Amino acid sequence: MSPLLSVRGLTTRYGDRTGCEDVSFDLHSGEVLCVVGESGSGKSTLLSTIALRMRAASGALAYATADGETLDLLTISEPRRRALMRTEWGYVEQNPRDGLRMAVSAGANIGEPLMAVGARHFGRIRETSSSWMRRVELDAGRIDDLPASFSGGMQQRLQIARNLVTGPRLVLMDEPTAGLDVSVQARLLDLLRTLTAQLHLACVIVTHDIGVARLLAHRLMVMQGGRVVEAGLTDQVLDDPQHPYTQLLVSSVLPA
Ligand SMILES: Nc1ncnc2c1ncn2[C@@H]1O[C@H](COP(=O)(O)OP(=O)(O)OP(=O)(O)O)[C@@H](O)[C@H]1O
Repeated sequence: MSPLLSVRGLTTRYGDRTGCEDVSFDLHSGEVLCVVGESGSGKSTLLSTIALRMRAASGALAYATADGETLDLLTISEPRRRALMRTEWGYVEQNPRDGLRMAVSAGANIGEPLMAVGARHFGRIRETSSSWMRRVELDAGRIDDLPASFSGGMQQRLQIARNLVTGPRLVLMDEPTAGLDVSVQARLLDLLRTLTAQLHLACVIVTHDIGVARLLAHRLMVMQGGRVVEAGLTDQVLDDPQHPYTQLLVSSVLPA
């Protein structure tokens, strides 16, 4: 089976500083990959480069579309990039305020992406918004409330619904549970695990939290200093880490 996303030798710089260096991996449909590492290891730079928010200095990035076309992402036009983001890709920001439109209601936040791909029937859009609110365990009775009246965990659920309502095939997430209380985090992780499995989503999730990776990821990629130092199946990497840096990461959070 050919990969959905293929990353080869991806390198991104900030002037003469390295953001990420020579990163390669394949991501298949339905696969959840967590990128872990300490602050400054290059996780966010990698995610931003894949999302085409930052320009790669070198490397290759290919995506297999739902129509069976292979896109060279580093050379696609801006309209094509925007169309891809609207239809086949999602991006969940660490801070839900960056991924939501705070000036419109919860229902509109979920309905807008549907309208952007051509939905016009107001009643059906509202119905879909309600059903997505329930699906992410929000009270659909609050469909007309503004996001600011929701808690941080609820806003993150809303952002997830806004991203998933159009049925993307690939979702990129930047620390989706960071900054939330531990109990809220646990429920959100549970929800993400259920949704990624039910929707057969391919995800790249950036996290500094090995616990998040253990719960969500099929595969792990460990970064240090902009480079991938270890990669493999989650259980394999966490139960038998080979690289000293991974050993340090694992031993600092898991009892020996
Ligand atoms: N805007 C920037 N200008 C210059 N250097 C940057 C910039 N953003 C990141 N870097 C550098 O790039 C490297 C990778 O940073 P990056 O933010 O991708 O790491 P990270 O693992 O995502 O960290 P964090 O979890 O803190 O976001 C670091 O050395 C960082 O100092």
